[in-house]
Amino acid sequence: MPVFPRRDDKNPRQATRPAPAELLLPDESRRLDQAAAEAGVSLERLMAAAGRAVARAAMRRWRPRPVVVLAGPGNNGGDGWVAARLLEEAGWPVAVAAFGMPPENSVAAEAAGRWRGVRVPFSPEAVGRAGLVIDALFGAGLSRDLPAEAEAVLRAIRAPILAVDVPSGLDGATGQVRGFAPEAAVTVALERARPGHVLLPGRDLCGALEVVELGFPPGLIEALRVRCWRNGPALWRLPVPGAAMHKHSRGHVVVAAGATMPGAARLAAAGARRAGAGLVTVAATTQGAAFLLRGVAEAGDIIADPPAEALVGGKGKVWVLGPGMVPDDRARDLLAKVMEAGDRLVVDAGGLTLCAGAPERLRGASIITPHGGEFGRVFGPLGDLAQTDKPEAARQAASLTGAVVVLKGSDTVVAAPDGRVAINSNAPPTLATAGSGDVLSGICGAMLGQGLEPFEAAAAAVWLHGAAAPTGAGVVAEDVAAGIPRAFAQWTETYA
Ligand SMILES: NC(=O)C1=CN([C@@H]2O[C@H](COP(=O)(O)OP(=O)(O)OC[C@H]3O[C@@H](n4cnc5c(N)ncnc54)[C@H](OP(=O)(O)O)[C@@H]3O)[C@@H](O)[C@H]2O)[C@@H](O)CC1
Ligand SMILES: [K+]
Repeated sequence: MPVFPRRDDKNPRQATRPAPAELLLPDESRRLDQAAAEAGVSLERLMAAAGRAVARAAMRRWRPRPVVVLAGPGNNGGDGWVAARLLEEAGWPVAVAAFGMPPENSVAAEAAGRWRGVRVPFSPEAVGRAGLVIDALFGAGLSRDLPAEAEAVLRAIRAPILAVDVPSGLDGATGQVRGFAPEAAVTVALERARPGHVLLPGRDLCGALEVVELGFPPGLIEALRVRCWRNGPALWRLPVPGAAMHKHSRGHVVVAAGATMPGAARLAAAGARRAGAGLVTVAATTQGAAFLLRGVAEAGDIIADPPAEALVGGKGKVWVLGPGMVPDDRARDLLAKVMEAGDRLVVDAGGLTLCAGAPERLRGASIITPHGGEFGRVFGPLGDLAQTDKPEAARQAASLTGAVVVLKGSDTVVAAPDGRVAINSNAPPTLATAGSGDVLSGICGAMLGQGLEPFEAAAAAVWLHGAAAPTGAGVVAEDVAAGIPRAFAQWTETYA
């Protein structure tokens, strides 16, 4: 059995272990407001807290300067009216440009009613001379594209932007832009971040993200039973070798590979070994492949000549099927046999090609690791959905196949068949290099082999992969594999 670091509440270093970073969907946010109201915490109080947090963020980051607050017709605008008043009370020159007024008797209307300062027409000229613009037009739950008039004003801004909740136009659920959204210097997220703050292109538009607590009563967030998180060490624990362990207790990863791209198999094997697999076998699926695989193997890899089928079954076995694998009949048979035997299985690259347009063939896999193109080829229409709502597409694919889906990209989404989703954000751009995905599938195999359940294995692997990648020029996939021990060390030092 793997040994996990023991949680010791008396150990002060444990204090650095973060709480799971829930990402709230607009609907959950609405339920939260309702629950708060039922618990006696009024929207007025929450809005006051939100406006105060925005004003404080401005004062912390900038010296007093002419501020224009763009206030929309809803509660996002309400936060803006509150922030305007507090900044003015602090001596800042503030003007408000309102895009429509909140409905009469609403909490936002009350906030607007307390504004006694300068008002300017909502126009591109209004923002021309601002030293800071507070964007309080629309929040994360925007229901349709940004109106053209709002777009024209946002496009005219030359000053830094402090966005309330989200840069207006950004869809908080998906990270997509509805028509247009400006690029903020700072975004103040309320109580919890949203998926759209972490998914691309949203993440790139938010600037520095500040998540501020508004004072919701304890227990309300937990009661929402949120199913989406920012990927990080709060969601899983990495296996670390204990003194009593030997190689056979750390999983046996078999990478099935063909002759055309032996380097891919080698990288998957390196990822698996560096991530702690006790034993790695690279099994050739075609005649002659073993010869080539030997040529690229590292000293610790075991090379098996065909038939790879002979390795199917057995305790602790995990297959990585795909990197460097030729998607021929033989590979198809192997996939079916592995499934039948009930071995744990990571499917990538050539393995996914075998399932193009036939996602049902993946039923029985533990983890699949498609990039956007492979995802579209396997899941057809879900590929289009992935363009606009990556978490939802991955979630549906997971439910269809019963496998954990790792939908790769700079904002890799990990989705489980039970609806859990982790959105990753630690991947440096250097990971966009040939072979980097092969290393990831190997790490996934190693995590499964060491006893993590598939969702945790996949999320931990994706994080480790990101943490292992060096930054700067000249990085190749081999460097990512070589960086895995350093990523483990970073995790152990900070979170174990
Ligand atoms: N829970 C929290 O964390 C707290 C959240 N708080 C704040 O509440 C904000 C969410 O408030 P919200 O629901 O009122 O949404 P928001 O975006 O301000 O306005 C919606 C209005 O805009 C309108 N509208 C929409 N699209 C449009 C378009 N294209 N063109 C024109 N109009 C459009 C829409 O019209 P409708 O679609 O109904 O016709 C509706 O009238 C959130 O961002 C945060 O800042 C805090 O105050 C307290 C605690
Ligand atoms: K906004």
